[in-house]
Amino acid sequence: MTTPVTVGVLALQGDVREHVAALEESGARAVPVRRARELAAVDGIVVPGGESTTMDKLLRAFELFEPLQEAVRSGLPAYGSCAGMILLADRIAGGIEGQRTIGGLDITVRRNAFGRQVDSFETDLVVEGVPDSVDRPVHAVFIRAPWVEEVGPGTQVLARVPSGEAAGRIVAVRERDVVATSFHPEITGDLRLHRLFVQIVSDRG
Ligand SMILES: NC(=O)CC[C@H](N)C(=O)O
Repeated sequence: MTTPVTVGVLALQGDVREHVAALEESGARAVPVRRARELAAVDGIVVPGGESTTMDKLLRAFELFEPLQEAVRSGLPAYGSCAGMILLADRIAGGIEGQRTIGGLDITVRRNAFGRQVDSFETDLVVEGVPDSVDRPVHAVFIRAPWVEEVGPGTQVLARVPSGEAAGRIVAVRERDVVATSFHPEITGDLRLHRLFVQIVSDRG
């Protein structure tokens, strides 16, 4: 048997436990990351959903901002959901004054793009890289979610909202080994996106 990869979940704020559980079920060893030395020991990192402005502040307070930025720049595979997508974006629209991002994806992300909390919604998506998602779509839950307003030439669009007011909006992207989704697969029990990320991490090994 091959040794499972170790995937860290940034554990400063947000839905950490759900990601840890989904990663473990996807065959990885999942560990919470709060310190630079813990970050140094993982093969990939998940940045969970939560509140990107709070996570930005906590990253600085825990002296993790630069180490995480450096790690992702150096090629550490990363997956961000919702607030995590915001943190992995190179550019942000609708952020608060002084809000910074780790970056890693050549995209502009718009915070709270779909509207307010009450406007949170669910839809079924075809996601590139999830091979059977045409027949068995990914059920996507959006909670005060961002969307991707602009992608660079090297960024692959994995999913768009299929219909309704936000039809065509980009909600999942990949660039090299960095993946981000506007929605929260960690809370639906559908492991396919976590499996995709664990595969990306394993392939690098
Ligand atoms: N569910 C979420 O992660 C919401 C993200 C939040 N609106 C933010 O800007 O960080």
